[in-house]
Amino acid sequence: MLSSATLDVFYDLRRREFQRTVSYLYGQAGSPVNMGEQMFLTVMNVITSMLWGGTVKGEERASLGAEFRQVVAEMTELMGKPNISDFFPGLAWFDLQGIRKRFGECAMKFEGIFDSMIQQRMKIDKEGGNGGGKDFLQFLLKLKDEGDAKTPLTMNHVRALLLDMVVGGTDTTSNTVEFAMAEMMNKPEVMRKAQQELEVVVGRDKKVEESHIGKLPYLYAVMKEVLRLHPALPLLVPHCPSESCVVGGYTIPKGARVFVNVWAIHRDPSIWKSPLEFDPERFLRGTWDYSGNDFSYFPFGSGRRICAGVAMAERMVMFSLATLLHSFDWKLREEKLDLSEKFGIVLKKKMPLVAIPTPRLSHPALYEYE
Ligand code: HEM
Repeated sequence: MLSSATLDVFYDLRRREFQRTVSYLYGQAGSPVNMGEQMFLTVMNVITSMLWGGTVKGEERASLGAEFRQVVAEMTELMGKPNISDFFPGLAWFDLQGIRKRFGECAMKFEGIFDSMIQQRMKIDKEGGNGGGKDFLQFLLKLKDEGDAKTPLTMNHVRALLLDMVVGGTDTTSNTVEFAMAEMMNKPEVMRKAQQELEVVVGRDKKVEESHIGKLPYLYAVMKEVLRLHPALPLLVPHCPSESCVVGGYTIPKGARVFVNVWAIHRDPSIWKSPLEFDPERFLRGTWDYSGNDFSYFPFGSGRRICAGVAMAERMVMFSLATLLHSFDWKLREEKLDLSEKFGIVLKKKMPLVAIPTPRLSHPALYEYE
């Protein structure tokens, strides 16, 4: 469902959302912009329009986006909150911090939004139209109706898949872009090199297209280095063996919750030279990739549960960075840049990156949103 071929079908959608952001930033030229917030909005709009863009439109979509942003933020905050019940399982029933209760409330809100989307899509399909465009929801409902006796897809599966994509794809992608921009602002020579590469490949009289991405090896190395230093899910997602097993000489009992500290592995001095330094060129010299086969570098996890959205994440992070760097020069609002991290299930910047854009393309028309 998130294969390259499917992503190609939805390219126009991503292009439009990014152009909308560029146009907004052009209007903010010379003024401070909260980069994380802008990226979150862009990624959220891309993902929700892929999910049900053909189902809801206009004002309804905008208000739904705002509602979603708030519920996703609450859910990721709750996922990362230390929970006394994890340390004293006997107390779990009391839900002393009210985390389970708040989680339940978020789940209800999501369910309400998804159910109304599903109803609308079913109504459109019944009336014989396609609602003005294809979307994932239409695709999922078709899969559900066609049925597969071995692995049937239920309505609950449809809801869970929608939730996975919204929660799994938004914060991870936008935080990665925010860290990348912050690291490059801290090392202006890296930003200059990335911009020079874009000038050669794209040129100042053109907009960046996704087709340019494969021709930007330096920017690709920047993305890989950011995912090394600031992996969006520093402990991956909790795993749980269905049978007791032995890994590296340690017995992992059935049902145990296992966290893999990829953040620490990515900073291990026995693997990485100057591990705390932001040095994209190490990825031009070395051969690490994030396919999950190399246990010294796996920001998307590994094995059967590897991130389902790797191809989409790659396109969105690369397209965001290329667009931001090619369309604008960036300077900091404050003299000092704070690169510290805030740990949770999702890794965030402790202090938001606030930066000032200056347009750098050759013509104002390149900033227009059609
Ligand atoms: C820079 C961006 C992203 C990073 C760093 C990232 C990283 C990860 C990681 C580490 C996992 C857990 C893998 C494991 O435990 O072995 C995961 C799971 C997942 N990701 Fe991503 N992700 C990103 C973007 C996305 C996007 C854009 C989507 C889809 C729209 C997505 C969908 C998912 C889903 C559905 C899962 C659960 C897979 C499963 O449990 O089978 N992710 N991601």
